[in-house]
Amino acid sequence: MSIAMTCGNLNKTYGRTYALRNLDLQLEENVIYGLLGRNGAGKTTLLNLIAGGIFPNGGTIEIRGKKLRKGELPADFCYVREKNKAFGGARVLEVLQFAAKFHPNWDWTFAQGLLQTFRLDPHKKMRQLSRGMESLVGNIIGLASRAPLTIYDEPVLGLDVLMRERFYKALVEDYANYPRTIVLSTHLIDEIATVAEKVLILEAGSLLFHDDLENIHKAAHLLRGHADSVASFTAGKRVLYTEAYGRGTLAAIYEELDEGDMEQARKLDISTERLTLQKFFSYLIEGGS
Ligand SMILES: Nc1ncnc2c1ncn2[C@@H]1O[C@H](COP(=O)(O)OP(=O)(O)OP(=O)(O)O)[C@@H](O)[C@H]1O
Repeated sequence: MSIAMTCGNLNKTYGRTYALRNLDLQLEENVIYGLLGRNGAGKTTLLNLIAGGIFPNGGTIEIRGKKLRKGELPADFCYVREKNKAFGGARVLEVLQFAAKFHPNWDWTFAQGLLQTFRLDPHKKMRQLSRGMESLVGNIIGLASRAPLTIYDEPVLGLDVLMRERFYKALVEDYANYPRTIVLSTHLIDEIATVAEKVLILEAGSLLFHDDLENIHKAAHLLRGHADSVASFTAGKRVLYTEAYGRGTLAAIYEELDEGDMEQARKLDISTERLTLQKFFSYLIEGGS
């Protein structure tokens, strides 16, 4: 396993607010990550720190084993920001031409194809674009740059469902041909479940959770049953969240259940269902574990 990026004990404060607190994180090469977290969890702060746009109060960032110095930008890296006001007067094509200069792997044929896929007029000025169209220009840059480390902050903000699907399809197809490390920060959690391979969840400036999406599919379960039965079944298992209803208990657990477990659940009259990524996220955050 090769490491694309490491954050060590990263801290960022704004006045008395801790935006990131003692954050340790490793991103592997050639993996698509979904970066999740509630409003204010620290996602944009983390991405801005990696991109060198702001400086940490403490801690280190290494890109492919090389420590970033203060003010140093990561080499061969693409950061697609949530908002980019700087290009208001420029035309879409000019913005792409500008971006192309910074990315050695830039593919113009791919970029032109994406303009058509996303129905963008390359001669329109950035300030004439809708919110969604603005996101799409950023997404073309993220895709066509083919940077070994590509980071998107809310790439589907303002996009209609059709354009979101087109973006995910283009990303997954291109990634299959040109693997790289991609981080997608988003609030559209179930959509990212069809794209990401690993999930990072930030909460209050710390990394609450980091695992393969496949493991989440296997291990995230919701149980419902009599309170005593659920208590007995979940003993020794990782319980994320519990809630009482009447004489019953609902429990969200993070545990692979084998045939023996399923048999025990049936005997105890406990229903089991797998959690969607979004439900898993909600229970994890609500439970605070
Ligand atoms: N420039 C700033 N000045 C002061 N506080 C800030 C600044 N930027 C972020 N913060 C604070 O840092 C914390 C983390 O914010 P951040 O924008 O990183 O969260 P986020 O996870 O990206 O949120 P969202 O999902 O709402 O975009 C919040 O408490 C926020 O209020």
